[in-house]
Amino acid sequence: MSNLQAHIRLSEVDGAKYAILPGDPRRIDHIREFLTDVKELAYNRELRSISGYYKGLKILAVSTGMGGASTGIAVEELHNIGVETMIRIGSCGALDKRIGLGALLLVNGAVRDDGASKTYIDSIYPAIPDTRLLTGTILAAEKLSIRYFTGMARSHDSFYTDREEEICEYWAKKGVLGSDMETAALFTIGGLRGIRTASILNNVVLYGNDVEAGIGRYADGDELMRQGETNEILVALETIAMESKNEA
Ligand SMILES: O=P(O)(O)O[C@H]1O[C@H](CO)[C@@H](O)[C@H]1O
Ligand SMILES: O=c1cc[nH]c(=O)[nH]1
Repeated sequence: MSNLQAHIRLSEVDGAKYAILPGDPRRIDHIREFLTDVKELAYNRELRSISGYYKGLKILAVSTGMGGASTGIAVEELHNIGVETMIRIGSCGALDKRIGLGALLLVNGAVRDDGASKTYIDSIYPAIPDTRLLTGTILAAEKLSIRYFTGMARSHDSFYTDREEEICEYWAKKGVLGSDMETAALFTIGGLRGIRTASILNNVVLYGNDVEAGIGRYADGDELMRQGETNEILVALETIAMESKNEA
């Protein structure tokens, strides 16, 4: 019996166990440059998928769309078809002045300021990555000589309320390094379902700068942000390659 999934429109993809998860479906075109034998698999709503090989290892790339709700659906359905390891490669806005444009944040925990993760379980449950996979991202970044920060992210649902500046300042003061919308749901669902997760974020907004302007520049192809995107893809792929060797 086929276990074709309702939203991602995939069933077991030849035993692929590893997936990298951008938010934006367009980022799939960038990821495919680093894979061989690429196959376009499905494109339903914001959920676009390809498979390909990196260093001989089969990998899926599946876009999650924006926010915890959409990400939760993608993560659950990928888990249903046997994917055990998922690395988000997203963009974020910095909450710390040290973090430049295109710099990477390897997330070691997320503030659960989203709705989806709270629907699963009370917010005292921690949103944390798999320890070994996070360590893998650090080792991969070092191996590739890519500069990175490790620290917390805050995942949110709102963009245009009247309180965004105040909220960002609050979390910046608590030591959170960046804002995104999906990491908390990924980590929470991963923890509950036994999926190994990590999140790598490419900074597209300097702390204190206009968020919409930064995101607009990213969409227009800003060079530093594009380099950050290349770097996060390479770190994710290399992490998976190293991880599969450890498992062998
Ligand atoms: O670039 P992606 O991965 O979509 O991530 C970030 O960008 C979107 C907002 O611009 C949100 O999805 C946020 O988490
Ligand atoms: O504040 C921000 C900036 C970029 N991306 C986000 O999700 N949030």
